Amino acid sequence: MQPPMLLQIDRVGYQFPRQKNATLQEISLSLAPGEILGLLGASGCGKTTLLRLIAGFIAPTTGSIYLEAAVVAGAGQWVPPEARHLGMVFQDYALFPHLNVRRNLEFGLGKLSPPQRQERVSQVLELVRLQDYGERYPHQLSGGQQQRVALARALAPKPRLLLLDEPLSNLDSQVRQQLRIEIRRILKTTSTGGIFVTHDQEEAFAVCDRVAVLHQGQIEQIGTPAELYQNPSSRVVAQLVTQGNWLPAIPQGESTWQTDIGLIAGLPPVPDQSRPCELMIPQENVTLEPDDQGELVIQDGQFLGREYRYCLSTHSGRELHARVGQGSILPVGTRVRLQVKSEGIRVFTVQD
Ligand SMILES: Nc1ncnc2c1ncn2[C@@H]1O[C@H](COP(=O)(O)OP(=O)(O)OP(=O)(O)O)[C@@H](O)[C@H]1O
Repeated sequence: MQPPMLLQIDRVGYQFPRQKNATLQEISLSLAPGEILGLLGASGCGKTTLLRLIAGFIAPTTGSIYLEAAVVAGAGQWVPPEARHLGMVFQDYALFPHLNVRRNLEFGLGKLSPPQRQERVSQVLELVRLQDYGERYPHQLSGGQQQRVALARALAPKPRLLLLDEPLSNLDSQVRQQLRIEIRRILKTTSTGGIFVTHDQEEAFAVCDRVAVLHQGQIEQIGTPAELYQNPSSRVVAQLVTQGNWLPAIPQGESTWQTDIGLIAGLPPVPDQSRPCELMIPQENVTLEPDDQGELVIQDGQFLGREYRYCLSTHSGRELHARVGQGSILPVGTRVRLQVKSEGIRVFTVQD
């Protein structure tokens, strides 16, 4: 028999008291045991509210929430947060400043005997690679180390599901990149399910098995990172996950479009051509050839490690970005000719 879903959310809605509109509407999703789900969306779309509903800090206005097939909220039932066996990690670490690392970790382990507690603390310290830091106090640790302690503390009581609310937002970019890999490794090695809230698409894709894109309190699309990237179902999703170039386009027959950068052929036809359309062109679809007769000029270039990102400006003054993997670096001011690969370009009507 299949194990039950770790988490099931069934048509959940939430309305803050005295607010005119619901903050969340008709949210349905499920999480398999050990799965990591991202909640991705712009500020104010309802990510934290959804996490707080799962944690049990607030109760849904409509719909139900199940953990391992048992209802914890809705349908006349209510299980308080402390009885849900979930762990939480916040943006601001929330460690006790007057307790050293070991004592911070012991905090949620009151049910264990002192030797068991010590053993569990050593295990989680090893898990987050802080074996040698047990005696330090939070102020003696870097931000990244403090967040590792917060992670260890949340994992120490062996929760079935870990809720992470923008856990990397306070860290600088290099530490963020390291820690997001660590978070995934730790959740996977302990077979702990995770819900990871972020507004950073790259972070969501790096950490999560599937990602739910939230927009104005509803799920726009839910899928694996590859599904979202290759097949965004709406303009909102495409804008959030693809970092593509958006160009107004006029149809020229079935599958060819006139744009600021010339004709682009070989695209899927759009059912309703009477509405204004835009093409979403992934940055990696644009390649540049230096050409003295070229009509576009490189305005700026950023070296991103394995690739180079060029910024150009079209005739009508729109910015266009091209990510180029290899080859010689083109200086700012170089005239170029563009080549655009049609595969992966999507057509959206402007109202989508
Ligand atoms: N206590 C509250 N009372 C009334 N409205 C609230 C309250 N808390 C949040 N909201 C509103 O609910 C909406 C969703 O907020 P929420 O914090 O869930 O968004 P979020 O996606 O997590 O945003 P962010 O990325 O900025 O943290 C917002 O419009 C917010 O203003």
